[in-house]
Amino acid sequence: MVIINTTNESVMSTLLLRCRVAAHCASKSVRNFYTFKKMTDKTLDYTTTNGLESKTPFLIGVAGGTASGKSTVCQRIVEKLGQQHKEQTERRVVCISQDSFYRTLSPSERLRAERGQFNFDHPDAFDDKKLLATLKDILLGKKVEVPEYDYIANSISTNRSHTIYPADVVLIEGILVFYFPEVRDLFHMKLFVDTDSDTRLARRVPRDIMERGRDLEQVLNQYMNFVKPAFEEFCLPTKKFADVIIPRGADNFVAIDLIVHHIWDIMYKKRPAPTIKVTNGTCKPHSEADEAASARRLSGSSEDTLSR
Ligand SMILES: Nc1ncnc2c1ncn2[C@@H]1O[C@H](COP(=O)(O)OP(=O)(O)O)[C@@H](O)[C@H]1O
Ligand SMILES: O=c1ccn([C@@H]2O[C@H](COP(=O)(O)O)[C@@H](O)[C@H]2O)c(=O)[nH]1
Repeated sequence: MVIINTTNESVMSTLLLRCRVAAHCASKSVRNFYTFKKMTDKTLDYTTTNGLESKTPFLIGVAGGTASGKSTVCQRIVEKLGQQHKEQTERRVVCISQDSFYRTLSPSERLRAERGQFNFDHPDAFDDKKLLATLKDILLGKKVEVPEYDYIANSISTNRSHTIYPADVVLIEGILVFYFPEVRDLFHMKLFVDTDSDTRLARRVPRDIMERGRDLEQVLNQYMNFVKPAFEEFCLPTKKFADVIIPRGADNFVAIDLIVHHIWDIMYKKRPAPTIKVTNGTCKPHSEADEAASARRLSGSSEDTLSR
């Protein structure tokens, strides 16, 4: 099942069209409809010659609970667009984690974090101003430096960072990427990875023990005291802002294919990419369609959902 929210009409109409075409192809036994055309060096020249108005990247927010598969979904999208083996400087699709925007903790908060008593799932744990400024720079086509997050030290790494070069598509994933209104309004497309909480906990426990240096008791305490209540209070209510909800995360091949096709259309169709004008430090959608979508978003008409 793919759940499509009616918030963003351009996303919705493309996806609905694809659903119809896919159904038609299936009924006619047409094969390989979803065989995705990988980017080639020839098509890589395209943006320089297709008359795009600007190099404003297409910004995609990917939200969802902890261990829902946000990073894995982003990874699949990058792979399907044939970008995973490209040099950083050559990549046309790049991913950033919201974890790189955790704020610096005070000494007492640091002590609490070491004991598993700091709430990393609360919006206050993030430096949303820095996240906003970075995304605005990305939309202006600037090169930005994004630090790596060190989950063992519970802080941003001081010596490891990634240079994000101007790209066509930028994915930013994190538990609260739709929480901050100014950040949320910058996204051209919003995805919510909707994986059930038992599955998420079953994934988080081994991941935190094996990759994030925690013990079982600490992981379960943190989950019960902070992660689960904060998910319900801050993350889950942002699902209504999503244009596309992806049940089962990376296992949902159909949803990922539809999204990849949509991104592919954005990147290669001969029409201007959605552009963002930055005036007085505020980013505004450029096209009339985007403005209309934005107005609908602000008027809160995002509750209707279609499903199949
Ligand atoms: N569809 C899936 N099936 C099995 N394991 C998965 C799946 N998606 C993610 N995982 C595993 O679950 C853990 C969390 O996934 P990840 O993509 O990092 O989630 P998030 O970014 O939402 O925290 C990782 O260990 C990942 O390998
Ligand atoms: O120092 C930290 C920082 C974050 N966390 C936990 O990480 C998840 C968010 O990352 P996901 O990849 O989306 O799971 C969040 O639930 C925090 O609890 C942490 O444990 N320690």
